[in-house]
Amino acid sequence: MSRLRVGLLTNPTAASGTAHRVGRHVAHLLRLAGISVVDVSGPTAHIAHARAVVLRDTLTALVVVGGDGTISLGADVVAGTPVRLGVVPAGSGNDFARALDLPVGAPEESVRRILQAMSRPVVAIDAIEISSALEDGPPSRSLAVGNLSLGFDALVNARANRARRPGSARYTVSVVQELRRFSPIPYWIEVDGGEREEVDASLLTLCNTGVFGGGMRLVPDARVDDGALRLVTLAGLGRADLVRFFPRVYRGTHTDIAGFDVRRVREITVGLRDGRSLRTYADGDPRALLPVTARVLPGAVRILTELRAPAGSACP
Ligand SMILES: Nc1ncnc2c1ncn2[C@@H]1O[C@H](COP(=O)(O)OP(=O)(O)OP(=O)(O)O)[C@@H](O)[C@H]1O
Repeated sequence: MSRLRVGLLTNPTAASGTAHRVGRHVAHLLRLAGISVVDVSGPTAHIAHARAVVLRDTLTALVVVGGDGTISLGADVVAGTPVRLGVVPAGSGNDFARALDLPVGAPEESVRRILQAMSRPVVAIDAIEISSALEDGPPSRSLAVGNLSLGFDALVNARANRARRPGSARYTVSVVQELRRFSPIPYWIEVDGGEREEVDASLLTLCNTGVFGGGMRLVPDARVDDGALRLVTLAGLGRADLVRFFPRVYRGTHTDIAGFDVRRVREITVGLRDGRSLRTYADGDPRALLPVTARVLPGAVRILTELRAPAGSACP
């Protein structure tokens, strides 16, 4: 019988450089289990991605060690292929891990579950494909498995990435700082090929997992395997209401706030009506400038974990 062959992609910079050590440990654990491990990590994300793509057809699975950005990098490598994606969360925020109930800070348990899932039926999750909608701009396309931030949360993400504080604290502090100068953003949106709509929103986020910012559960009932995304709009709130809104998102008690709206969508195109330039963020990293088109890729990523059952499906 041929040995299973796994590509290992560690982001040495994740969680302020501590993921490097976790990656070495994971390689050791996989080899102990009789797996042939080929390290595709590199000095930059671009090089690691290219190495993984070159070897992709020879792999049974790609295991990524890092945070949300590294997971989306790995997802981009395997999307639409039979290669399965294993995740060892070793980032700062680990929102994807929170959303899928993956063990955090426990590489032995992560590897144990990955190996277990390899002998179980395929589990596939949806992904978000993001592309620039600028007609005369350079083509840009990227993939995310978490969420696409299109406004306030993108500004917060940019600020948090510049901050030195660790973990979710830097996101919370960035929310407060960004709120000081924030006013609602005038968007146009086209949803699933429909008419163009005008929306002035304090928050516009396209969610697959619905978890971001180090544990905010923006869409508590989001599913990653339902072939659809959730478009969250928050409109009509003043600055003081917004200050109260974000702590409630951590507690998950925000969904009944007037002005909070969640729509099930497959594809959106979003732009700004005031001509300013705004960079979107997905899975913690900068993506295309608005306007962008984002669509669901149903079941694009075969993930090495079990998913919780849909609400209401439990046996009585
Ligand atoms: N050598 C590298 N290999 C892979 N990714 C790299 C590398 N160097 C820099 N990066 C970049 O680091 C970014 C951030 O890493 P990642 O999201 O995994 O960690 P984090 O920011 O600590 O965690 P989280 O997103 O969960 O808060 C990645 O999206 C990737 O673009």
